[in-house]
Amino acid sequence: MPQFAANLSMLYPELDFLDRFEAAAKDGFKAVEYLFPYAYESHELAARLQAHDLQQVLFNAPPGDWDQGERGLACLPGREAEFRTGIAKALAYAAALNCPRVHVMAGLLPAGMEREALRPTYVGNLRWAAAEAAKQGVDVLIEPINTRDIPRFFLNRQDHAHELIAEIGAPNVKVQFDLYHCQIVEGDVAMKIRQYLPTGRVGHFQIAGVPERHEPDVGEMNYPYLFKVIDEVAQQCGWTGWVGCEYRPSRGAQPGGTSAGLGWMKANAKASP
Ligand SMILES: O=C(O)C(=O)[C@H](O)CO
Ligand SMILES: [Mg+2]
Repeated sequence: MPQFAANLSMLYPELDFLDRFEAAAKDGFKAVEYLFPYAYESHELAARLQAHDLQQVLFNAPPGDWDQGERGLACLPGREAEFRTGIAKALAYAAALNCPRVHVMAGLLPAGMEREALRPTYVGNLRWAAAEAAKQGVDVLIEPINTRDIPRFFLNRQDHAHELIAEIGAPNVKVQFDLYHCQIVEGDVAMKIRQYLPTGRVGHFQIAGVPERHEPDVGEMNYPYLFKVIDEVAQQCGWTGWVGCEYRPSRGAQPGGTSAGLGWMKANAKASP
């Protein structure tokens, strides 16, 4: 069975954010990820990780003005200075949290602009971020996201992400392969795992049921099968990354709802050799 990380932005919604670390550890998670650490001092977060014997495996670089609807700056001409300041801040947190990867969200297509016109800005920004991150051994992740959840998001498809990575040309830029988004946008998920995991360009997986983004055992996807595919290909190519549980518990913020919904993880652990 793959190793699962708890996404603390989505799981345990009934708890204060800092209390979610303990809850995840009690449920057997050894690692966590979340969107943004910036509302907290890095030492506070590091203390929670240490207290509960957890690894931080992923978080996002600052996305611009999230409350105003921004979803990353990487593709936006004219925002390069802010992009660089955000990457520097993310890398400082990565160092303090001993986190080996940072997700850099692409951003939304500005009104009237075509995707191709933004490509030079995106590639230039990612090259700069990759060079900075490489100085401290951090991978920069890029994630294709479906346009039902984020309309006009710049990056939607696995093939586009891998094409951009080839153009960026930095060994530490990898894909955050979210199977939920992949199923919504393009499907054929198992074959895409088989195609892309052996390239060495997949840095992290994320999972959720489709279409409601609940537990992996709710909805149209056959996750026990996909976990076996990940295990099989990972073993063949020596991949040792994490699978982030980035879903909204179907029991909502009901106390204990996240833990009660983890039957899928226990069932897959039992099924593994
Ligand atoms: O939404 C997702 O799937 C993510 O992983 C992002 O980090 C945030 O939008
Ligand atoms: Mg995701």
